Amino acid sequence: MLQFRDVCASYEDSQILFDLSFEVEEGSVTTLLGKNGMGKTTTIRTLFGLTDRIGGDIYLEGDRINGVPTHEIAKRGVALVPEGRQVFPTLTVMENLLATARNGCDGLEEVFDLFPRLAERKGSFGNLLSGGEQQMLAIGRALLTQPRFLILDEATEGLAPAVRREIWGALKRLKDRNLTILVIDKSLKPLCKLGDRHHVIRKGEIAWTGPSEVLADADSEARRHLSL
Ligand SMILES: Nc1ncnc2c1ncn2[C@@H]1O[C@H](COP(=O)(O)OP(=O)(O)OP(=O)(O)O)[C@@H](O)[C@H]1O
Repeated sequence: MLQFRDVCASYEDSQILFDLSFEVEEGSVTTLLGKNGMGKTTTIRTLFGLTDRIGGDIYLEGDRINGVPTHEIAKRGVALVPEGRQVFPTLTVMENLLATARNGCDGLEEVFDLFPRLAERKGSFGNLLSGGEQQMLAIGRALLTQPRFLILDEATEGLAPAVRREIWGALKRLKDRNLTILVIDKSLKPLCKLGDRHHVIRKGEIAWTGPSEVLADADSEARRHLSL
């Protein structure tokens, strides 16, 4: 689905990604891990053309997408649930959902089935929702674009354990429907259960790549890079 090959990226004079290479296989759940400030969000921004790529290539379903504008990447079926949720505060849940929907109400029942709480609160304004409800709404909005590839940046950060479990459960159901998913998160336990392949970023480079069985081992090299 996605391939980064030796990608370098910078914010003005400051280079953040250094020859970063990794892949996301179609139908898999892949994770990007790493301590704060290591370049995970920058990697996603570079995919969407929001940070300057100064070297290397990015491929989406085999097509090189260097320089392809953000809206075109979205049109090709890549949906992002950004860090910080970014729901519209003065729109209702329903209006928030329909604001990004690709085909009107198509997929709405699926979103409500995944997150029944959103159906209960469909008339509530974005700014009156709890953090967990906002996160569900952000995921719901992304799903209504009918993506083939869903990317979540810190989707469970700051949420209560029960809400986190609900979000992990929803992602598992989406995985079972064969959606390709890339997750940035710090919750190793659920990631080991859900993820197929994991990449640890350290100072803008891939420091470790491996499967869940190895990441789950507290003595693994991956854990040393994460200092957990
Ligand atoms: N707009 C920007 N201008 C300049 N430097 C930036 C900008 N955004 C991020 N950086 C720097 O780029 C580096 C990587 O940041 P990035 O947000 O990609 O890290 P991250 O791994 O996603 O971390 P976090 O878990 O804290 O979100 C950091 O050193 C950060 O200070």
